[in-house]
Amino acid sequence: MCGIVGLVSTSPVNQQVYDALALLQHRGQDSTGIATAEGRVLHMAKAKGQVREAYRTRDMRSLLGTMGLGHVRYATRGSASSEEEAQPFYVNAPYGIILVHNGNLTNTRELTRELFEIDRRHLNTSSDTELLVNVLAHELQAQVTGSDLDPDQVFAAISRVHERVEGSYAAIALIAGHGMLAFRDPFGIRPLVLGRRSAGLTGYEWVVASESLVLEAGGYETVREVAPGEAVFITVGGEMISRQCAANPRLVPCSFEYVYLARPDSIMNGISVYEARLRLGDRLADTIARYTPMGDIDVVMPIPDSSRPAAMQVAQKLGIPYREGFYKNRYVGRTFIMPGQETRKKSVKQKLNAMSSEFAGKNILIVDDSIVRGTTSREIVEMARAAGANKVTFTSAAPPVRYPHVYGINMPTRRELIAHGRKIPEINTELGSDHLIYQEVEDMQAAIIEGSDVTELEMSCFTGEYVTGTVTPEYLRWVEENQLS
Ligand SMILES: O=P(O)(O)OC[C@H]1O[C@H](OP(=O)(O)OP(=O)(O)O)[C@H](O)[C@@H]1O
Ligand SMILES: NC(=O)CC[C@H](N)C(=O)O
Ligand SMILES: [Mg+2]
Repeated sequence: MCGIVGLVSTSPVNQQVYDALALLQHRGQDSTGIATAEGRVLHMAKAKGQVREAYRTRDMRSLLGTMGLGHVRYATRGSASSEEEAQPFYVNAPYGIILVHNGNLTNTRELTRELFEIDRRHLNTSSDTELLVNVLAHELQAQVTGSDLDPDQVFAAISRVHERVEGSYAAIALIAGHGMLAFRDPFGIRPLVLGRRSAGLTGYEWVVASESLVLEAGGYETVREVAPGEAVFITVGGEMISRQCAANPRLVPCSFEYVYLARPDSIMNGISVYEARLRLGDRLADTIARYTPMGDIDVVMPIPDSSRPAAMQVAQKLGIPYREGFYKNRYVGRTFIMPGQETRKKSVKQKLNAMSSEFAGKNILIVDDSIVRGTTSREIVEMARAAGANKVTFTSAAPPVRYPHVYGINMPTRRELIAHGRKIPEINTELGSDHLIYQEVEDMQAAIIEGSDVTELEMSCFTGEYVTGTVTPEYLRWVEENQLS
């Protein structure tokens, strides 16, 4: 996952894009980039690291214009440390297009071949986003006839993008001198929400972003989600035109957004992330009650930050005291989205510390939102024991992650996943806990979609069922052999 934002405004957008990216930081910490359009001129600044350290005053001063976009990257293809692969990606024809992307393409081998052999396009990195912007540019070039750009031509190009590209993509592009284009893959796997605020007599200022909290913070009203397969084109003058461009759109949003990725104060596809996490806690409590004699547990504890709402609900429903026994160092970022296992492992220790007073002689029920590689949970069990815990029951508000995630979350190899090919008692032994309880898949799905219009969720990392056709066993093997560097 990455965080993306795009703005069409009536005043300079540089600071607004920066502020939005700071709010989306939890979606990617590898690198960041901002681009703006000042008439036909495009400006761009990108750098490694987090938003607050990446930009200098001179970068911000150079980002002129009233239309802009931004990106925070959590790499899933190519290299996490490459500055060339930081987004946005730029192509100079037609018009000058600059694009940001959240997601992961699954037919990159075919696209690379086609772009090189048929479309005669140069690719300079191994980023899938570079493929996406080149397919878009090629298809737009095939539509345009003069210097004017008709929205019909843009929508026809997006229809072709949907035909050629497989995988997940929520994307925003600036087309120099013309407008901003936002589009989402035909399954709407990754999120994208549209908002606006009044610009007085001149109409509206527009925003598209990965998460609704960006809209709220900027004083925008939510118009709606960009629909799966839909493209939204906003002209430089602030006119919004949209069209469904996919043959068979079907909303299947990523379940992992609700489990871990998104901020709890966002509303995604009409579902409050916070409330979904509370419901995950409710259902988990029912499962725990089925397996554990309640007299056995003294306290319920979250692993900060993401599991807090679920843990609170588990405690309340089971009628057991809720305690925060792990103190979190607020200056360490999210561990799971850091690149490299060594860094992740070291960061868990730097991030969390167990307070002995909360553990000594007690039977602890620990709640995490998910167990993926087991990096966090292994360390946590060890810390709890070292702090004097008597019995450690470990619980996860998500089911076992047994299969690779190929739609924008970096968990591409089976052998990395602690639950792959292991039964729950074996995972329990691996973690060193006394007892291990997971959410059931059906309960996770029901907890997330309850009360919403969403009927399906992308849950491949829990079920091994992939919505896009290209994810074959051969593809998964190839991904394992060609991991992110
Ligand atoms: O099994 P693992 O591979 O360790 O991954 C799962 C853990 O990683 C995430 O925490 P993270 O520290 O990234 O972020 P958080 O502060 O939002 O919980 C998640 O909340 C789990 O705690
Ligand atoms: N997590 C993402 O959305 C990553 C976007 C893109 N695949 C990249 O690696 O840069
Ligand atoms: Mg966590």
